[in-house]
Amino acid sequence: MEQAKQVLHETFGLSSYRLSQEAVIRRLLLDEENALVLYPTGGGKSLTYQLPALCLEGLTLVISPLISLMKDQTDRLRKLGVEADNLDSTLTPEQAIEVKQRVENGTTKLLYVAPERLNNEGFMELMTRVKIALLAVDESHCIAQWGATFRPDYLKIARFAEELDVGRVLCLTATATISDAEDICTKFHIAPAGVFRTPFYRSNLAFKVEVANSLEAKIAKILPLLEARTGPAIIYVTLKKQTDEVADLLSESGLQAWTYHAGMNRDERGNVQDKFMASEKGIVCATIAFGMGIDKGLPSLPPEVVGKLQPRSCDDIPTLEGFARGETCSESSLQSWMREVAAKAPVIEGGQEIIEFNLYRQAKDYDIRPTALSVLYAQLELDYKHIRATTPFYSNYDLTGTNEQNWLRVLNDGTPVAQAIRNYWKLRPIKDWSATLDVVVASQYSNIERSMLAKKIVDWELAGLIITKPSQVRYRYQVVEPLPKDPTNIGNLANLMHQRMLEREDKEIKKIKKVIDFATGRQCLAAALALYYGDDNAVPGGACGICTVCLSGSAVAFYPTADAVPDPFLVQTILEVCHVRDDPRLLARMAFGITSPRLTDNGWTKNHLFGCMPSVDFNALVLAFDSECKKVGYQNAEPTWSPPETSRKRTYDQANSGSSYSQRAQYRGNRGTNKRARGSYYYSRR
Ligand SMILES: Nc1ncnc2c1ncn2[C@@H]1O[C@H](COP(=O)(O)OP(=O)(O)OP(=O)(O)O)[C@@H](O)[C@H]1O
Repeated sequence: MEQAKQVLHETFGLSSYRLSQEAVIRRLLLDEENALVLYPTGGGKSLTYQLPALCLEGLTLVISPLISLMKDQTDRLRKLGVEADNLDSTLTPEQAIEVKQRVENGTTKLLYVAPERLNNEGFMELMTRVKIALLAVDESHCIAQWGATFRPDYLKIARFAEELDVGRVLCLTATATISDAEDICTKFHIAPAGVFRTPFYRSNLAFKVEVANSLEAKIAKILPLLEARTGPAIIYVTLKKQTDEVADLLSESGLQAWTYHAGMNRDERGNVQDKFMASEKGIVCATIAFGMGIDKGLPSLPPEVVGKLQPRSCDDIPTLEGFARGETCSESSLQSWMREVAAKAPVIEGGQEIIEFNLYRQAKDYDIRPTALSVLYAQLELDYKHIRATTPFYSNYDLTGTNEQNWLRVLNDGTPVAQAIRNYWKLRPIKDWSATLDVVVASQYSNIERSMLAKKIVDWELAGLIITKPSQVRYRYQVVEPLPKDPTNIGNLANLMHQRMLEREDKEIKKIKKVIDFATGRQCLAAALALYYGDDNAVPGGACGICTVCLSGSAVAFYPTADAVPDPFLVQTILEVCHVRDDPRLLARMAFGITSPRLTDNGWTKNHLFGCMPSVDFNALVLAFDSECKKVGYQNAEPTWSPPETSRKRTYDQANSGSSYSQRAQYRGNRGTNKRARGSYYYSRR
């Protein structure tokens, strides 16, 4: 701890620890135990792994979800003279090689990677060659919270920590609820003594809740607050497009506001962030993308937090419900997908059985969102242990010579691999010194392994002869335990996975209800919120004295109820426009306004009927469309959509229609449990 103190002063230039930073550092360095740090944004989480990294022998590996955040952190550390690197897709091949060398020879003390990197064989091999003293998992609530932006690879971090026997793990987050925190602690074996949180309650924050019937009404209620503001303000909205809508409405009232969301490019976002940081009374309209990594310091936090509730007939609640339901596909879709996966014949590569898939093709073929598909693959990997993800690869390469002479050198490369590439590439007619190559096709016809072809391309690039642009990523999995082959077991597994999808959806829907309950409850809002985040009895006397409930002495009157019966006319109109009868859930999505690959592909999301019944209970919509589809035996009136080659046998019977929620089938596939005994796919320290 003496050394730690010295590093605190000399490297970080700080005079003392903040919050429980010292206790966290002690737990990692002296107790050698895992820990979870729950500090608010700007609370000083980074120091709790950056400082130990410099005291420990070996590498500190930091898993972080955003490339821009990683880059900020490494830049900041380098300015302090700390050897830090990030390994991500923005690096050139030469830069990546250099980073790997620095990691292997022990120069790098902190390495930042995205969770997807853990699927990369080369990286995993590198990790077996170094000692990982500390694994830091930033934004670790991603392990527990499943949503539209969920990254299934976060689920693989705990397995990684076990297999590589890392010294200690530190999970960090600003937004974990009690149940999220419990989830993280279970996965990483963190004892209660290893959980460090700051008191959630801040007596200077006033929570206000009001009901408004439209966006305009919300703005009207916010305006006086903005006009009277004494510091900067952030207005959070749910959707990207709403940032502009709000900013426009504000400017009509003479207030200038910047917008911020994840759809803007990095420079634009950086620019807004800089302006906001420098401003005294700036206003930002943002999605929750704003705030990650913002370091404006606690004193300048807005002292008032105002929540606006819109009744169900308006946007807010259906939008959130759409987020929760969007990741669930119909069971027939999942069954078809499962049949393709189970039927896939593996190819042998390097002694391993490999199956590969194009997720974007599958998303369209089966009408399952790509994010939902990657969760399904992660479950086949982590829970059912049938497959294990291995390095994804690009099947397409655009090659362009850096100049004529260099292109000639490519053309004159006499090695068999180079000849094979030239035999199967397509020269691009309108562009000089340029060709495009499908490495999968080239490998098939030339009988040369795909990796050899890819390596040759990288060699040319490293020699400066060409620039390459890869595309069409293919996801690859090693077969660990063969997938079921007979239709009953395939069906049971798919059914089980679909049940889990529905359970998760249900959990997300309940969360929305919790938010409404919070905002409309009888309890002091500050106390209720602190309780939700596990900080019991945080507010003295259970009343903050400045929230809506404390001031008015009563709960906010707000009773959002969904319509129980859909409008029969609208149901019929949708059926006329949308000839789908094999998937009632798809029609319900159309009515409610939840996109899916099949709806988007057919242009139905652009139809005015899309989202025409957002105030109707979603399950009532599914039932209404189910009874209509049943009348025609779930047969499509006309071929609006043809199932892919691999799933032509798809049956559109009722059992597969998504209405069989209660048939909880037990999957009885042969699932091995002894992971250590099963071959080379588990990485172990050499
Ligand atoms: N002990 C300390 N004394 C003074 N300043 C500190 C201390 N620890 C951290 N800080 C400063 O607090 C600021 C915020 O720290 P940091 O970026 O680590 O927050 P964070 O909790 O990681 O936030 P985020 O949730 O945004 O990632 C930084 O400027 C950092 O230098």
